[in-house]
Amino acid sequence: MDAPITIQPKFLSNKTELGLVAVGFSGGQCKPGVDAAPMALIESGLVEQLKDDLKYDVHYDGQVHAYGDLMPKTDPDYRGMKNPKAVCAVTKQLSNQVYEHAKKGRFVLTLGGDHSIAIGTISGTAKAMHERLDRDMAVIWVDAHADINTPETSDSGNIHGMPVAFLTGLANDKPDAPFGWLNDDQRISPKKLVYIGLRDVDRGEKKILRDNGIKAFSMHDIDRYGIGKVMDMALGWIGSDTPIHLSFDIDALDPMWAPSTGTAVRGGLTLREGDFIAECVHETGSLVALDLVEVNPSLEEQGAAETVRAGVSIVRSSLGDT
Ligand SMILES: NC(=[NH2+])NCCC[C@H](N)C(=O)O
Ligand SMILES: [Mn+2]
Ligand SMILES: [Mn+2]
Repeated sequence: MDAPITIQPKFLSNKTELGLVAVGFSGGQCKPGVDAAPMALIESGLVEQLKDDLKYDVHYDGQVHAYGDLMPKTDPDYRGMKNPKAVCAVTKQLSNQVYEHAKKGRFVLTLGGDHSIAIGTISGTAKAMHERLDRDMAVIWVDAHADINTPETSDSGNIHGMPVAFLTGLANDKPDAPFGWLNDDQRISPKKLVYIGLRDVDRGEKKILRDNGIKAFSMHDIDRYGIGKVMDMALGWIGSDTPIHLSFDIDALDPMWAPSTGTAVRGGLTLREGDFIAECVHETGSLVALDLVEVNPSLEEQGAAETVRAGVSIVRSSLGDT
């Protein structure tokens, strides 16, 4: 099939340039294995599919970055956070990698890794959108979890449960704020953030969502209105003249389709609903970046291949496959 990409992107330099960043990092949580996801996704043929089926010009350095040289010798807990120095160093570096692609007008695809890496990816695209277009960027966060704990509200201390709090500035209320490298032009507004798929939100997170008027569509909303109406409402909230970064946690899908992930929660999206979300965001022409995170091929012997396949499907749908 030729030229399957029919949507003209509004905020990219053209419709085929794609920067790929593979991030083999698992320090935002405690289970090993999520660092192997980029290789599993690539080995399943993802890059060839992007080039041959979807006709992208893929810019990829051929490496899964593990950032070994950035790993601190010791990394004691800080304000209850686990591995604070490692996550801080990796996300700072990743932010630059993503920014380098985005400032050239490329779509940026980042394969994680756990969800803490979104501190790097979203700050990188937000900075590029501010610079290139003088525009604030919206984020659609598809996840069973809100990942908006501050170090103080988190029960686990895992930073993959906190990225949104740092990206919106909600966790930077203290002078000794971690991720002090984040500048205003790398942050996003809580008003431009939309969640889809929530079903396991901590008590402190619920208060943060309420107090800041953050738009969220839970599984309850999806059951009530259907995914079609939810996407209309989500995209209506963002509007048509705002670049969108889609951050997709594979645990948004029900464990039936994506069992091999660190914090699986039952009652999630079907694979078709996940693909539909990705297709709808692609159709806006406003999508500038995608993260696919939390695939952990080592957790479930049987379910790993299926989870990788689901991840590939979400990426393809976000990039114009129909
Ligand atoms: N990216 C994820 N899978 N996050 C899960 C977070 C779980 C829990 N809310 C925590 O803060 O620890
Ligand atoms: Mn999650
Ligand atoms: Mn997440």
